[in-house]
Amino acid sequence: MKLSIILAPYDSGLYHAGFGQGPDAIIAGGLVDELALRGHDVVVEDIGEVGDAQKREIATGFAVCRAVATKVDMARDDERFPIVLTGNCLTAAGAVAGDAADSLIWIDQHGDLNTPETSAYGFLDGMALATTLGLCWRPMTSAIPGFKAIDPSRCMLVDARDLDPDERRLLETLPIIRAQWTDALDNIRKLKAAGAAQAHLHLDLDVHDPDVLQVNRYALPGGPNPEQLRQLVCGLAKSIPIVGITLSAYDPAFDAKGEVPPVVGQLLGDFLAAHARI
Ligand SMILES: NC(=[NH2+])NCCC[C@H](N)C(=O)O
Repeated sequence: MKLSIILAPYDSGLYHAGFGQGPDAIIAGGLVDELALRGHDVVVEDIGEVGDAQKREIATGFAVCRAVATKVDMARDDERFPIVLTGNCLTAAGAVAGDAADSLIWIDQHGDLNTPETSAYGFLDGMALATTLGLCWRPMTSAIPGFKAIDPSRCMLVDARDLDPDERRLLETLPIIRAQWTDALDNIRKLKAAGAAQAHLHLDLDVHDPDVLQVNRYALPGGPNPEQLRQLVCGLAKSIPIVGITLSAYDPAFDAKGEVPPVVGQLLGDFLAAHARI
């Protein structure tokens, strides 16, 4: 399979800091060799330094989205399956614009459903799903090439166990499909009933049970272990056409033993094998 691995190594506007070191650490952990050994033709591209270092989080966060949307669109033109390795979750808004998904599977410890009105810290990643669903930052998303907000009824939120009170309230008003990692596959039919035909898979690596795999500073217990998550994404790949994937929020500073990159290699390798079979 032809693949394009697109690196967006940012953490809230900072290039190669914090979460922004995750993509490089995953590549250094041997991802390209792992996928090449499985017979894939892999190209890797870093979007490079974009945005405005002075205005950092907002300007750069959306500049990253625009750059990623363009790279993903180019990958599709070249018939390459786009894999975006990103620090920030907000990048999913760019990836979805580039791969023209009509639906979204969002697997995450968090809801990422804050808006500028509800966010306690103004942290853009905590608004990443709300942004992708068109609930906020519309002047910014309208400048992302190809961006079309995903209808909330075509979004499945999986395992969001750490929700802020306003996120809970918002969820009550929206037709988002909620699932646990244990019943996400059963809920795919609801996504399809809402008209989902080409899904984007967003995987915030902090969905892992932190007692088994610590991925970043967030550590609310619960969530799948790597093997359970691997089985879930393989099951998803066989259940619905997936047109692109984002993997986010790995901060190597919390992974002294370097356990996350091989987990990601195996997960992606097996996901792609399952994907090729539909
Ligand atoms: N993608 C993430 N890292 N999300 C964490 C969000 C934490 C918190 N709910 C916030 O909005 O600030």
